[in-house]
Amino acid sequence: MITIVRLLATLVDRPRRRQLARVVAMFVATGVLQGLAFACVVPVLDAALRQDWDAATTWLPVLAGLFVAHHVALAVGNLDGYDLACDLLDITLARLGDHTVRLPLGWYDQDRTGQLSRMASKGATDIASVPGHLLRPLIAAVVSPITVIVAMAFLEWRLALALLAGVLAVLAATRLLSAIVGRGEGAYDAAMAEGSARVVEFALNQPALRVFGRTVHGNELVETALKEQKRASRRLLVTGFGGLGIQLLAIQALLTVVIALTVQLSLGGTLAPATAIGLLVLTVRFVESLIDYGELSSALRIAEGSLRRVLDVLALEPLAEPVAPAEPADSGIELRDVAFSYDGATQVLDRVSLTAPPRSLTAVVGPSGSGKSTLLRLVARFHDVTAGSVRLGGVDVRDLGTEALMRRVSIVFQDVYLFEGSLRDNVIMSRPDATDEQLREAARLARVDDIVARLPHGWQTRIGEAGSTLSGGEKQRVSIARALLKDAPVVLLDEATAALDAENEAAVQEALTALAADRTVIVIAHRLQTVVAADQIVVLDGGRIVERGSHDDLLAHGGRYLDFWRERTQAEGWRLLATESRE
Ligand SMILES: Nc1ncnc2c1ncn2[C@@H]1O[C@H](COP(=O)(O)OP(=O)(O)OP(=O)(O)O)[C@@H](O)[C@H]1O
Repeated sequence: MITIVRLLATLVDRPRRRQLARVVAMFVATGVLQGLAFACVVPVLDAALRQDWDAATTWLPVLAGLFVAHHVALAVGNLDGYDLACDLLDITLARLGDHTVRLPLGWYDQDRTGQLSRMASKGATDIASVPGHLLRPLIAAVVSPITVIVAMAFLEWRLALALLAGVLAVLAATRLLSAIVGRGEGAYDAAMAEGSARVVEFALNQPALRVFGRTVHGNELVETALKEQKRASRRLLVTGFGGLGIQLLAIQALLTVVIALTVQLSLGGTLAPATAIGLLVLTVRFVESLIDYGELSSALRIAEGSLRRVLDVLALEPLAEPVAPAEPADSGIELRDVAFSYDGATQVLDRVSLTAPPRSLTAVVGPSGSGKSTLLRLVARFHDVTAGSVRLGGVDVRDLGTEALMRRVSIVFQDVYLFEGSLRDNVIMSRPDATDEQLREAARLARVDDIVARLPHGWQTRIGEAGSTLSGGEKQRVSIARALLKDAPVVLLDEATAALDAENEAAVQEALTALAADRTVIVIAHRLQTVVAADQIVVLDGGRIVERGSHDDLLAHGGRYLDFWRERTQAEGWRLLATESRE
């Protein structure tokens, strides 16, 4: 409990930290007052059973005072706690939002998106539940028994000692069980995350799974993940119930020992029967608090897990921003002895040096996994290089600042993301202040005007989740229109590998030619037209540049590029034949 309060304090600002301290103090006061009220029951009962009305009337106002003070402290603490809980919901979301926008873009992948959405929904609610629902009963469950023990020490020290030994044993058992059940909760959480990721993946990849007749295989993955989820939840239930059972058993044993001791003291004449009854009532209330503690500790562990996951994300190092961003001289790109590794062990790029002069077209080719996409991602600073530097207009991208870099770079990758919204919204997002004329011009150059003409409501047509109403080539054209409208001097482009129909192919080619004009373009090239038109071609293999030069030079050289060229011409020849035979 102390741990979660300490962790919460690191999540919030100074005024909220003070509010948290106030809430904890109020709940501690509530627990003490409750414990004292319980303890007062002993002399009241004792006096009542002995029919000593003078003594009873002395104690009754004390009991009433404690009762009122307890409820006032409870109301103040609860109000402050709820207020803090509402703020915590906002604070968790705001801090996650503020921090994740500063994390390297390379940090994001499908699993991260799933984790983030769980943190923002269930995680934030778990965290808010701590001051909202959990702290009060948990603090009461610890503080009021301690108060009872102290009070009882004045009344009957042997019983106080027995209760103290019992409470220490129950707390030790709870700690031990927390560790065991906590492991089960970790496994359950991982299984839940895996299950959700597989279901999302299965839904998103339906078209591919169906085309390749792999829906059964896809189902297997989902089913295995869901089965594991079920197994983990059953294991958690068994350990959870088992743990709670052991705790309850320990508490019952404590109750039995105290009852036996009280009866023995009473029979031995050390304890008046009236006091003995009072002490037993007190013990029962005491035990109830311990049961509450056992039941709530599981919810506390879950909240602590959620809080730790949020704090882990907040502890991730954001991209360092320069204090005084430098101004690039032009739109030339240079990689100087760049080395990069995703995991710190495997070198993905190794001493890559490359100069792309302003307004030139550089085509990057190479086998799958050779590091082409990584190279492009480093230029856009999705990650920082491990060694060497990436420069734009002579300035290291780390000295340029993310916003300034993003203003100068357009990215057209294969997996075009289209938002739920109108076609217009999807194009204009790259430059919200663009005029209608600029929008129409970008659309004309990217051949998006053809799409506008085809759609029932033109620009206002909603294009559905992830652009489901557009074809692959059309989505690429929308993405190119975005880049044209943004009008950034540098374009990073990953050409679509998927074969397009003849009409789309021509339209995409036209759009790309418009985009490349007057801009510095680095393109992962898959089309023959692109490599032929390139000012320089760079061949990557195993993270190193193995060949570079113009198309003619490289063909004459007869190395890797020649292999690439032969492969592509065969593939395109095959596509041409296939197109002809259909006609
Ligand atoms: N986010 C990542 N985390 C860890 N390793 C990665 C990540 N992305 C790529 N890699 C690894 O880095 C290497 C280079 O990958 P990259 O995607 O840059 O190659 P590529 O040439 O673009 O491949 P392809 O043509 O298949 O897209 C591969 O071994 C890949 O497995």
